[in-house]
Amino acid sequence: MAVVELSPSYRTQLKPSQISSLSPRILYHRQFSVQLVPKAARAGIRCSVVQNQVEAPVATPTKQESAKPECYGIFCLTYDLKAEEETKLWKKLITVAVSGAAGMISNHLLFKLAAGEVFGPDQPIALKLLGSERSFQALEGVAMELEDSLYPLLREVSIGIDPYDIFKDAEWALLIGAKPRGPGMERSALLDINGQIFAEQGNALNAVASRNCKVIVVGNPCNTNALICLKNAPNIPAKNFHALTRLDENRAKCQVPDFLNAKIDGRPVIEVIKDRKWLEEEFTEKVQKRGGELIKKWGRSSAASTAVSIVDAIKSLVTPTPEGDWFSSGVYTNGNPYGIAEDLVFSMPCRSKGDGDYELVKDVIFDDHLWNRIKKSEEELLAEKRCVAHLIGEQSKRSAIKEVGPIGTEVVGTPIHVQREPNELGSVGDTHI
Ligand SMILES: NC(=O)c1ccc[n+]([C@@H]2O[C@H](COP(=O)([O-])OP(=O)(O)OC[C@H]3O[C@@H](n4cnc5c(N)ncnc54)[C@H](O)[C@@H]3O)[C@@H](O)[C@H]2O)c1
Ligand SMILES: O=C(O)C[C@H](O)C(=O)O
Repeated sequence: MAVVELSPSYRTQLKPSQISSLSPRILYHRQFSVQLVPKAARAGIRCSVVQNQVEAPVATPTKQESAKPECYGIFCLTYDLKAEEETKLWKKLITVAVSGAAGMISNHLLFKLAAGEVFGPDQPIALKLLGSERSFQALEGVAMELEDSLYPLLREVSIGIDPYDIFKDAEWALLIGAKPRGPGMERSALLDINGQIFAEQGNALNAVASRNCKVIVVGNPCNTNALICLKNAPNIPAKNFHALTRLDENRAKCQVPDFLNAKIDGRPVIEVIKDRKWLEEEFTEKVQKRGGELIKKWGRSSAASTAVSIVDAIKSLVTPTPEGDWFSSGVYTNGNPYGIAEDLVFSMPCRSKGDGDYELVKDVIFDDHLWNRIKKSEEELLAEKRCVAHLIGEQSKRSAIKEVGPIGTEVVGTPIHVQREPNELGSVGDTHI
């Protein structure tokens, strides 16, 4: 016999159709001969499940229950999986917050997260989904689809529109929720619209997320949004913030990898592909313009391949990087070996031991051509930074000027208010930089 406990508030919403909808999930666990025992702390309503039937619940509400934020639908049922050898080997539950959870990218990503494709087949996961007021119904739809997918590793789902609720204790925060650009727009044009979101969410992470939360900013322009976010979250190490630049690495690899450093059959690419003009001009431009080209075709920005690149970006941090390899991530430039301006979020070659942290790879080679392009990106990001001075300056808790000493002890920098020049941005324009 399997025993599950339902929370009181779930019971009050319980309709016959919902009761029957419990069966598949319960059955699923039974298939694995898992003894379903109520999660100890959630003493609420107890019901017995015999041969696929749910008996009438009996309420035993507790104080503790009423203090807990409610999770979504069937995810109110949480089980201790005691009997199954396989599940005994599962790791401790991790909490992953995703903003923009009702959007296009999330629609691909969430199902990969829940399936164990990102954190592994032994990693149970709690998903906390942040939407906007406008997208709340759609968010409920997403949660329903997650229910219907019967992912065994997906232990909890909560939905909401308040980042202070949703980011609570998050160990990973995937910040996707932001406006995408439309045809003909530059990413930097989104800064006015999206920048504020990342200041608010940085504040919320600072207040309630795990102190070692890893944050991946996807919403564009992702580098500067990540900078805004980290400046507003001084209680979380700046090193934990990433801007998703992995999509461009993947796009480059699907054309040809970094042609100065990569090898084909053990030989440097430039020895194999002699057409230097193609490498320098067409290849780079192809990667650079790929996002815009896709928007023209689809009428919306890339979603599935972005979700894949988020998966890759996380996996690169939670699995050891193979010998001699590296991955790209937009990280905080604090003592970088390449002479890029400090206090930016800039894409860097990184390696990880698989512990969620990374170190910079110091010996990647550049030629003049690449160096000039890197410098252009740096100029663009410096210009973007000036435009968001009001979001990272006086009001921010992490100083733009002094980034030394223990976290939380920095001196707050003098605010700089710079008017945005109409043509200041967009010289290189299109790549995640
Ligand atoms: N870095 C990259 O490689 C990359 C690639 C593709 C897209 N993007 C960017 O990702 C962002 C999202 O793209 P999408 O295609 O999923 O867009 P989308 O419009 O489909 O979804 C965005 C969702 O975010 C929600 N949202 C808006 N403001 C929010 C807030 N403050 N809190 C929580 N949710 C909020 C919206 O309601 C919407 O549901 C865009 O800014 C896009 O430019 C980045
Ligand atoms: O190009 C965009 O605006 C979306 C995304 O950054 C992409 O590169 O596809």
